[in-house]
Amino acid sequence: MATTSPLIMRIMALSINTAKRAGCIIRDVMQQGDLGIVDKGKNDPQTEADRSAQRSIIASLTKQFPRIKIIGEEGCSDLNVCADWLVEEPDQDFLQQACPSKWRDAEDEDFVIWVDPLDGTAEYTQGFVEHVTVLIGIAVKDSAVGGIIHQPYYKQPSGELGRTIWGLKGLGTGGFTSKAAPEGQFIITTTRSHSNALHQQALDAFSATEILKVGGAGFKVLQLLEGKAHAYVFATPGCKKWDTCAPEAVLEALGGTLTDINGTHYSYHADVEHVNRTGVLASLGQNHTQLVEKIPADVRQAVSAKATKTN
Ligand SMILES: Nc1ncnc2c1ncn2[C@@H]1O[C@H](COP(=O)(O)O)[C@@H](O)[C@H]1OP(=O)(O)O
Ligand SMILES: [Mg+2]
Ligand SMILES: [Mg+2]
Ligand SMILES: [Mg+2]
Repeated sequence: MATTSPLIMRIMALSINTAKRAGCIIRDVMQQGDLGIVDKGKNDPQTEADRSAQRSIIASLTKQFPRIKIIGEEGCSDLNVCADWLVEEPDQDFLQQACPSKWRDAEDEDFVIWVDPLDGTAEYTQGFVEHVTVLIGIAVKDSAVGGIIHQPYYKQPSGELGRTIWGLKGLGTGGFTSKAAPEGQFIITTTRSHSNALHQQALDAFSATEILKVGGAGFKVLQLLEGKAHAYVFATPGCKKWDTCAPEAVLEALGGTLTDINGTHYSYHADVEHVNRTGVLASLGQNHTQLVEKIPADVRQAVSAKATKTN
């Protein structure tokens, strides 16, 4: 690997290829047919694909960046992986990009890498595979700065499966074509598997013209990036830092905003509580503050009060 590129560029470039490799593992497990489902909690499944994809990602990133803190959804992983799962080549196209000056001097101890090896696990087990993404988020000093969103089941025009989207604040995004959401409508994208009465009250407050219920934080942010929705609303705890770090960075690299339902950005330092207690509100091309204000204050207070520490 070219050691001349700034550290953040090398992390992003290797993360792009590790996310792709994880996508292959996710497809392989599905094809082999035994998902090895374990229930981690209510509506919280884990499969062999989550476990194996995480091992591949964390082993690959740890080998190249042994001093960087990496936090994965599936806990401590066995890093003894077969050579086939170990990704050593960075994405060369990404390395050709110029590093934004703001991140050029960031060092090992400034980074936390948040890994969601398979976002949308419930949907994966139910056959809604197009909702599945691999998320690798790169935080610098507390903030979500870079992200990779890989879709293992995206069908390219060539017929090839898989698409990898990246975003780095100050540089921009790659891997897809952004589109503005339709004018004269207000389309919300939201959960299909983790709703409750309070969340429904928040949704109702928007008087949306359409509500899309899909799985995964990564897939919902993709719907914003591709102009299929105007806002992503999730007014309940449940999402974690590995769900939002990469999507937040990609969305904000394109000029959008991802916060909690009070309009406050989450922190992504190594010791932060994993659960995003006060939900998610994300938008692109909207007045984000006005969207926050649409959610009744009593609903926002109730969500905040209900949230319990579940790290
Ligand atoms: N109550 C919850 N328990 C566990 N994970 C949750 C919960 N709510 C949300 N998530 C995580 O956030 C993602 C987005 O949520 P939703 O699809 O409901 O909007 C889910 O796919 C899941 O990530 P994962 O699939 O990686 O476990
Ligand atoms: Mg999970
Ligand atoms: Mg997730
Ligand atoms: Mg996951």
